[in-house]
Amino acid sequence: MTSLKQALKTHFGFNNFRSKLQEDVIKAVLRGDRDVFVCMPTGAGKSLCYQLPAMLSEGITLVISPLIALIQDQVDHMKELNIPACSINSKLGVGERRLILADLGSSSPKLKLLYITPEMVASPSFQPCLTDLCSRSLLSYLAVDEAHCVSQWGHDFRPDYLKLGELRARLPGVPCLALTATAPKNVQEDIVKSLRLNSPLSFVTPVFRSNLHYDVIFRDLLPNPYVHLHAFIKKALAMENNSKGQGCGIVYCRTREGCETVAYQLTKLGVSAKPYHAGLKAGDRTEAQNDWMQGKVLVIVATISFGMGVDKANVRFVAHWNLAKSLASYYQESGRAGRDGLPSSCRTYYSPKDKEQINFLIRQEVARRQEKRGSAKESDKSAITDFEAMVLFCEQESCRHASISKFFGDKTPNCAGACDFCQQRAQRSLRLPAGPLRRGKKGYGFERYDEDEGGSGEDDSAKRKKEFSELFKKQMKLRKGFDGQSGDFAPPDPDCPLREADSQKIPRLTVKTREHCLSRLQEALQGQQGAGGAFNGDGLLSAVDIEYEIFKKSKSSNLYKAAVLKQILEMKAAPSSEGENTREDKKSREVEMKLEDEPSSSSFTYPAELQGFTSASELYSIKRKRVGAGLRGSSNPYVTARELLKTDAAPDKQTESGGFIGDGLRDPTKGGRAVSKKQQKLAEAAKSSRSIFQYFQKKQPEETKCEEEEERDDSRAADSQENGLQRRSPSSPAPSDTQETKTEVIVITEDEEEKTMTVVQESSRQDAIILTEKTQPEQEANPKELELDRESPPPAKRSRPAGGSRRVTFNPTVQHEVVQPHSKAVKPVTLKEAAEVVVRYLDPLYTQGKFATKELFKSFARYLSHLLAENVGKDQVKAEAKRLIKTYFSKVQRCEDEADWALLKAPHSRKSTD
Ligand SMILES: Nc1ncnc2c1ncn2[C@@H]1O[C@H](COP(=O)(O)OP(=O)(O)OP(=O)(O)O)[C@@H](O)[C@H]1O
Ligand SMILES: [Zn+2]
Repeated sequence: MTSLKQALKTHFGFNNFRSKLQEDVIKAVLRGDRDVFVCMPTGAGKSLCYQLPAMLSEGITLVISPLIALIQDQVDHMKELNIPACSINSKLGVGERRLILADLGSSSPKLKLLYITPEMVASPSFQPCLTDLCSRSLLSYLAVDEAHCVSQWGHDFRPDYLKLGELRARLPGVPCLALTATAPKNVQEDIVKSLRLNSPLSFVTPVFRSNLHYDVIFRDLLPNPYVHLHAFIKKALAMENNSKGQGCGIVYCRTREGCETVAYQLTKLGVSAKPYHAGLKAGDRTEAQNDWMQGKVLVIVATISFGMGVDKANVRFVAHWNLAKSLASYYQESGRAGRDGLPSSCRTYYSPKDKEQINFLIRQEVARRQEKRGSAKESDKSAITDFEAMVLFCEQESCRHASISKFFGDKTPNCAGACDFCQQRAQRSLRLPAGPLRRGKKGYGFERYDEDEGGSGEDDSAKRKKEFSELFKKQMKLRKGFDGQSGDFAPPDPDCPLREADSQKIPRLTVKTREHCLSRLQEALQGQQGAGGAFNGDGLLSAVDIEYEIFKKSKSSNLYKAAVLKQILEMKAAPSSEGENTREDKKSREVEMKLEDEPSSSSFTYPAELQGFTSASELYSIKRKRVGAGLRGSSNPYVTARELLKTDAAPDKQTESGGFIGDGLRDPTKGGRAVSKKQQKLAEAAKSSRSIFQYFQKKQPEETKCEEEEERDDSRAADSQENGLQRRSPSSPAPSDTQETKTEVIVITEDEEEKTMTVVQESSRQDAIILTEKTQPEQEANPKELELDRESPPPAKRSRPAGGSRRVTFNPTVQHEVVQPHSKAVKPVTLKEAAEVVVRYLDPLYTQGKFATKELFKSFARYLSHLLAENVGKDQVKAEAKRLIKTYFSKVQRCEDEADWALLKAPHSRKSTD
């Protein structure tokens, strides 16, 4: 055994290096004559690249790491190995700090590894120590972990990392090692430049990990997304047939509420799951993490604040319930699966709604940054392009691994069926049962792929066939039942209502999927008819026609699904007859017309750029396209249901400017003439002088930041009471009583000119949309998020009154409640209305100090608003709010704890007080 291997064994207990590359890096670091840059996939064993050299060198290795939590994990791990390591950070006690400084000041310090955040290393208090160590030549290496944080092109830029360049300059004789898992070419260059690395030796491995199976599921098309997720988890953890299963998993959600709901639903379905997010008390979070680490809980449902530095080998799956904000972050997050090299699954539940929301938030953040800076920067665009790459990853019909590799500048890897696309392709060509996950050749999945360009999934060697393991065959069979994406073509039943039901024109589109889409279309149609909509005749027949039209026009399964989804959205947004329109309904259409400043077509369609199916590459040119004289824009590949059906609805009227305004969009008073956006905004502002949204609208811009960032900087978390309960898009008007909400979206066009658009969107759960907690905006990225957090998919009926059955989650300690739908006799109160009342009453109490914390005030208000919206009618809401608040504060001096909320009894139900 070489002495290096000996040391590896002695200090770390490993018999071998994890890879040749790991060994090479360590040797290069040990030589000490060059700076070293390492870009290796997550879990490839980068830490050892500085830990082992640290142990073998004189002096101390200074390790820069972005988060205290991350540092803590590493230090604990080192201590377990009896390696002298510690950290100086703001959370350190005075005594501990003194001990560390004493050791560092001694003639021969015992410490080998000193972990520190970039903030601390730049802080004045640390400078004397640093200067002292330098002057005595006691620093052996400078290691910069998560080095991509230094790049403004990167997905996780931290300004404090920029200061590391200066630090590097102060330590000329100390070799620097920069490590990252996620750095496309431009980020790599930026790292080298910013850290002032001196012609470093670069060790860059391809990002491809053959043991990870990637797939994407269109969440909106699922009959029950939670059941689908549950089935996926059972499969991934090999828990079918009631077996105990193995391993564990992570579900990433964008919002805290999302975490709560998904965890709750999974637990209800029989898989133990716990939420993890910054809204939980530190103790609860630690407990959740520990339970998960120890296998007491199988699934952790977390915001992105979870996972950095979590080194758990047997993570069998990572599911993204919401879209990640960039492909780089997605790679990193999903890369937490399969660190032991065993087959693991990475799934994204894609929803165009997510795309729309995140896109909006990213652009908002970019605009905010530019405003703050007073100028635009090239790197601003990277957030947008990285997100585009994420969207493309989901939408494009191509190898998922290839998408990732391309993004990071690698060659196309040999996926060999380790993604849904290649798997299905392989199945078709090989006529093999699905099930491609394979173990990496050397067991870890980090090996170099075959240097076979373009060889994604076409490897037909007999050996490869064998690698289609039994386990996954079984799993895929199970999956067939859910997403209908795999398996050989199953012929239609004799009574199948589909036209050309047995056609296999669209690859991988199953009869089952088509039937499901048909039923969704049918529901949407029925909803319209129920609301006196423009669709006559037999719903099934019409739906069959619509489905068939889409089927005929679609070239791929994804496009087919996308077109169906779009059709459904359109049908839900399409105007119902005048008689059915409420005042607000009409008003919102007027608003839409006015804001569009352009004639609309006969029924509402999203501007293509706000659709879920705009290809990412189109995003840069998202100027509104003019709709031609009476025809739908040629840019729109889809037709509306009305066009498809050629109903006898009254012909649309042409506007002065040549476009068409449909019935529902026609402004009866102004003949459809558009007013300016500005006027509209002014009118809105005047209308809502004491609107609850004033509480929501401040401090909007930081929405796309990650939770950790917030945790590092407490001052920012202490936002004012005003931005407490929820934030909406800056100008998004309050939802009306009808089922349409409008989202105004600022779109930055190529020439950086901002355009405002209004999207009218069906939202039968608008009540669930309103009260999203916005204290830490980056997770609660968009209030509409809560739409996802419903018990079951919404019925596609327009006529359903707002405020129907739903479950609202706040905190795991608070009882979930399923409330019956409102009785029809009573005019329901929307959540927004309830919240307005509640905040008005609670405001003075908050000022009087009746709430221990602002958080409590906000969650109390949220809770009470939901309670009211669920239980009382419009005419009772004020009285009930007053009564409940009064009763509560007669029992409680001051709101100190959410547990006290039990005292908030459900309000008098509408029926009983009628
Ligand atoms: N030579 C080795 N043999 C066996 N296990 C190893 C070896 N080197 C590292 N490991 C283990 O591999 C796991 C991943 O290592 P590490 O945390 O350093 O990965 P990483 O590349 O830093 O990942 P990330 O990018 O997520 O931080 C750890 O559990 C580590 O102990
Ligand atoms: Zn593939």
